[in-house]
Amino acid sequence: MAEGRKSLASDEPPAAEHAVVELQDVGVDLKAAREAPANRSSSSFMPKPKVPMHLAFNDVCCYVPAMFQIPGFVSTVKKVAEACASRVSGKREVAPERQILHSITGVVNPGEVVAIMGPSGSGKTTFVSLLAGRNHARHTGEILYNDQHKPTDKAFKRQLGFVSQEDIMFEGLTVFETLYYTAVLRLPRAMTDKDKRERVSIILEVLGIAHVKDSIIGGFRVGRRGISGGEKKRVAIGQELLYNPSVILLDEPTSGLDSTTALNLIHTLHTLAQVGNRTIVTTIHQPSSRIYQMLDKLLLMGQGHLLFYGDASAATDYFATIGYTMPYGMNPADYFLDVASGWSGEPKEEAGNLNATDPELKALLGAIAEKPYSRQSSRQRDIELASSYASTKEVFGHKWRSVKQGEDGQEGGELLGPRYHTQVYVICIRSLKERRFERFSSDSLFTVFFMAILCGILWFQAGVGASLATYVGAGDVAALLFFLVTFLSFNILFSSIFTFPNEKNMLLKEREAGMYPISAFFFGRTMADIPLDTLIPVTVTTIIYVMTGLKPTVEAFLLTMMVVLITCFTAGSLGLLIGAAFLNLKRAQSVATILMLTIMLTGGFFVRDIPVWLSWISYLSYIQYAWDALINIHLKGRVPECQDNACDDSLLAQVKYDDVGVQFGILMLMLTVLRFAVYLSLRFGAKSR
Ligand SMILES: Nc1ncnc2c1ncn2[C@@H]1O[C@H](COP(=O)(O)OP(=O)(O)OP(=O)(O)O)[C@@H](O)[C@H]1O
Repeated sequence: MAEGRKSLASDEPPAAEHAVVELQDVGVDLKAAREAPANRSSSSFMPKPKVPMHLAFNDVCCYVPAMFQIPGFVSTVKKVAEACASRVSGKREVAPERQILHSITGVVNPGEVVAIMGPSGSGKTTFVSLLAGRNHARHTGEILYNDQHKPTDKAFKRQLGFVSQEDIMFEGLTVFETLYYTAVLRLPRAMTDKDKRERVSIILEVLGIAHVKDSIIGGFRVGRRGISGGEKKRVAIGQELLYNPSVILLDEPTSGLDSTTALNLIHTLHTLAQVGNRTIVTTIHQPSSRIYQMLDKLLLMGQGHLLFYGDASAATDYFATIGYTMPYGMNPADYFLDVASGWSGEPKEEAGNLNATDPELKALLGAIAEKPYSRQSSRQRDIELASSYASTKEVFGHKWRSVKQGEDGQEGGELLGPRYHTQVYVICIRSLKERRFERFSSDSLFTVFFMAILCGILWFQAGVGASLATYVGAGDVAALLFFLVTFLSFNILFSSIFTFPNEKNMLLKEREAGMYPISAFFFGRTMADIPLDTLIPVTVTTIIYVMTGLKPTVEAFLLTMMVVLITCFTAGSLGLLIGAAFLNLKRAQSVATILMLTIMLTGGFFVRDIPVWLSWISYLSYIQYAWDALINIHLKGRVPECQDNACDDSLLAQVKYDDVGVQFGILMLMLTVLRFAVYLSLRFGAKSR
């Protein structure tokens, strides 16, 4: 079978397409690569990882809370109360837990592709994310790379390539942009921009996605179809390959792909493992027989139990020896999934939902315990390889330390990430590009310009001097000014609340990979907001200003613009804060609606006599200050003088401050406080899953 596997792998047609030719260094001549002989015609050149990684996991068990923990304030208070009660009573209550992984043990050598297989819910994702240090559930046992590095070690974790099940990418970027920005944020600062671009081009070639490099990723949020699912998966793998990791861990890379695309993908992984001596572990749902033959090792799981771990080619024979003989002609992967699911060939109501008390699983575990897989050949190889890695362990250890601590000036310097200002700049540019579809979509542009024109028609020339001669006319202009700040600021508030919940997964993924500090993300996003939150308000205000005939002086126009912009930035910050604080779109939307209506109602236009005990809320309403400032700019000294308290009831009587500077100052203060609060929410709220 092993022979068969080899020949099949070497005969594969995609080999020519996705072949990987290793080079010792980064500086690779891409042109030469493209002009290589026919059998390497479209082959690409990848640098080889410097340090091969040997992975050993021993007796790994994992536990999760047995009961669903309702997130939110009430359950947090309940938890704190219970903790206090148990502290007072001296009895430590342990929350009930469910064990989802049971003693998983094995070794993976460089150059091997290990497939984790098992029915749905058997623990594949949990296990692979533990190997990647991305799962924070309580677990016991040991996971070690090169006998010394734990995946939970922050600095080491960043060296592990991890491709999650869901494709976490910016939908509005092109394939090239996606890879290029990752390259700039992740590759050493010592590499030139040309080298980084070249590496992206190499990866595009290696993964066979060069032809879609200028297509956008696409998706629901940007309302555009982009590249296919298989191509997305390749981009996700490409993002990890960029920094040339020795270990690549993948969670269901083939799910949703047709069998040929899946085969191509596994073939690429196989080549990457063999040629680059990389260690590759992937979960896989239902591989075809051709894919199965390409796997080096199989780790079969059933309800968190290890059912088999060893050479994939030896699994059929092993199961036959313990009484599970595969029917002739069947795909071994299908058969092993049936065995792990407790499917005996007869329809069974709960097949696939085995638990350790099921007689089928008990019988299978009993048979395995009685006659464990000896792994003669592979165990021998594992031992040999393990000892060879042990002998080089010190070298790797030294290398790693020097990289980490920068002891070795040159190497440490080479591996330092991009400078802080580069991180901020790249995050800013990436955000601008990502949001170009969202903020300037035809739908949102139509909405704001339609409203601007409608507003101009309804209040047409209402601001000219003659219209202000009466209290009614002045009241109309006051209403127009209130509408102007309310409409523009709420428009921005509502689009800003989506920012962080939408980018939460990306932020968590990139933070786990240690690509930048949270402050770089915050400043990059803030800078990106400035042009995006400026262009539409400035245009809309100009249209309304001209159509409604507001005060025709340059000073009044510029002051109006400043008030509108500060108000929009304040509203945008409030939206970002709500989004960052909740990182959950539905909850953020509910909170934003409540806050928006409260701000509007207490803004001074709708309700003039707010109950005393609630009047403090009006001081928090940024609309109030913006409206007061605009009334001061446009109406002060232009409306008839009040005589005998005749205008006590008018809107103008509500203006609190006569000095526009004070209102500006308060708005600036609110903006600064809100921005700082956004930073704190991200800093302490955007924690790992
Ligand atoms: N954080 C968690 N809290 C509660 N239960 C969890 C948690 N993580 C995993 N589980 C449970 O552990 C079991 C294994 O889940 P896991 O996602 O690892 O399975 P899987 O084999 O990857 O499934 P699939 O193939 O459907 O993705 C499931 O029963 C799941 O509900």
